[in-house]
Amino acid sequence: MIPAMEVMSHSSSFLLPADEASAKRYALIVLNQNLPRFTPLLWEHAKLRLCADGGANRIYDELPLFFPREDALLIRNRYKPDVIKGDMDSIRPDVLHFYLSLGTKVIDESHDQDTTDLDKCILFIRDSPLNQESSKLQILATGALGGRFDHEAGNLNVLYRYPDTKITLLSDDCLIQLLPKIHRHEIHIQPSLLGPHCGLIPIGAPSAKTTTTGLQWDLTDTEMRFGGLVSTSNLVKGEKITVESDSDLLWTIPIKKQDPNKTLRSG
Ligand SMILES: Nc1ncnc2c1ncn2[C@@H]1O[C@H](COP(=O)(O)OP(=O)(O)OP(=O)(O)O)[C@@H](O)[C@H]1O
Ligand SMILES: Cc1ncc(C[n+]2csc(CCO)c2C)c(N)n1
Repeated sequence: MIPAMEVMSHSSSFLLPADEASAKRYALIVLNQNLPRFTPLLWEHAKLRLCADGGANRIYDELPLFFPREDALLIRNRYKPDVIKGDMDSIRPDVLHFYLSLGTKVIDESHDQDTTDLDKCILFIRDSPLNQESSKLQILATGALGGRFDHEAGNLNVLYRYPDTKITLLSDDCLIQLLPKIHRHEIHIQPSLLGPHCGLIPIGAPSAKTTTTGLQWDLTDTEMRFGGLVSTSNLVKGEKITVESDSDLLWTIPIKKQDPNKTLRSG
């Protein structure tokens, strides 16, 4: 008998205030781009907080700006990364010394010029004792999109390098996740936070057959490939979407800007 394909469930409860989110087991990686407006919320509930090389400059420079009435030094002391890892060509010396003095673990891998700082941080999380087989950490990476296209492509590539790890790439505007072909996928949408537009994109390889439910333009055993059809500017119809495909696909959906006090506040 052919075993039934396991369902993989996706939710964005990490964008909800603490009291509304159920399971929040994730590690946060801050990349070297502008911090999204919901960074303090993600930081406060992360089990592990990493900065990829120059990402540490962003925490140092930009986190105090979220709290204009508070003393910048107090904020920097409160938002201390657990780990700074990378090839260390972008972190400023003053920032490095500041976090070393607070006790942050700094891992200099300048000898490795073949993998990105994001790769290096993902390997740290995978090997961490906090990441247990019975209860794996999801990974959220801020600042992964918008900006230099070579970096964006490198960031997308890590989704394909570690398909067994749930990784969400985030910017201020949207999120991207990989939907591995070995699973059927159930994506749960909080309409107040996400949508309504969305995309299903066969970046790594063409798909001969993809089937979805819950979208305005559902696919039924439909072929998708670059040079042919890729599903962009689709629309989510309800709160649950299902996807099944013979290829790994990227799922992307915008993060809504309105109602910031109600939805994307720390809590
Ligand atoms: N403009 C960008 N767009 C998307 N991701 C970025 C961008 N800049 C940096 N990143 C991400 O942040 C990580 C750390 O950035 P950092 O600037 O320290 O990298 P870097 O290795 O010094 O880059 P490079 O030497 O190519 O300028 C990168 O590995 C990448 O994942
Ligand atoms: C074919 C090839 N292209 C580019 C690089 C350069 N590179 C890739 S990742 C990285 C580290 C960035 O922190 C650097 C410098 C390489 N090694 N091999």
